Amino acid sequence: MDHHFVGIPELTGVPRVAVVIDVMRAFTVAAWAFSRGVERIVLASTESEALALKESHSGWLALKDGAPAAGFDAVNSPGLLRSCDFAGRTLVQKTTAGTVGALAVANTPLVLCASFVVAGPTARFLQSRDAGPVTFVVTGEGGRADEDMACAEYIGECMAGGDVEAAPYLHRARTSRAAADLAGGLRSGYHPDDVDLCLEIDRFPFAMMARQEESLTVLRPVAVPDIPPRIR
Ligand SMILES: O=C(O)[C@H](CS(=O)(=O)O)OP(=O)(O)O
Ligand SMILES: [Mg+2]
Repeated sequence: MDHHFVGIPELTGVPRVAVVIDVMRAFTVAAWAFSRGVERIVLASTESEALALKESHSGWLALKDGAPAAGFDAVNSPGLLRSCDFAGRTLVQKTTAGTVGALAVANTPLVLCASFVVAGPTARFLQSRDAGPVTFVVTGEGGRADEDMACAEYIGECMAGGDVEAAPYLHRARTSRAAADLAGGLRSGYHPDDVDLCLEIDRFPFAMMARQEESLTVLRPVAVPDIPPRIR
């Protein structure tokens, strides 16, 4: 299938189907947030917008990447998030790459946000919709982040059907610059398990869809239908 792989700066027009990839760490964190009970994630374009949204909605939480900061309830780390109880909460998320990429394609009719922890379900969801060629938004390093490119290529291969070996794709992600920076303590808001948690293939059974709800871009988990064996 003739998928497109583009960085955020290369986006032009409105794709038909977009899958926004951020392995380290925004969309690994988003999946963990849903697993910890978050009902929906509102994607914010700036930290001040994230705080304003939180402050104007009772019970909402805010998360940003980088170091912990006043007003924010969490940072962009799966290792730090996994013990939180966010049952029923709305979480506003702002990060450097992932949320920026999703907002850049917010007008696309079908937008999924993905990472390795939801890769298989993401591919199956697209198969179930007979989605056709996908625009993969590779959010890291201006479109060159190998952890994001590897995940995008893996999802694309899975969409084609058959058994796809995840190991070579995960190896690329494990040896990426982002993984080295995380493991080397160069990124703030970090837990030592973050790289491993970002490489847990299909840790969660859902895909994540971003939609416009009133004036907000909202990410929610979506169930993945069973795929009939003939198109697996
Ligand atoms: O928190 C992350 O891993 C990054 C920010 S940085 O590259 O560490 O500064 O954000 P993301 O949008 O999840 O790539
Ligand atoms: Mg990233």
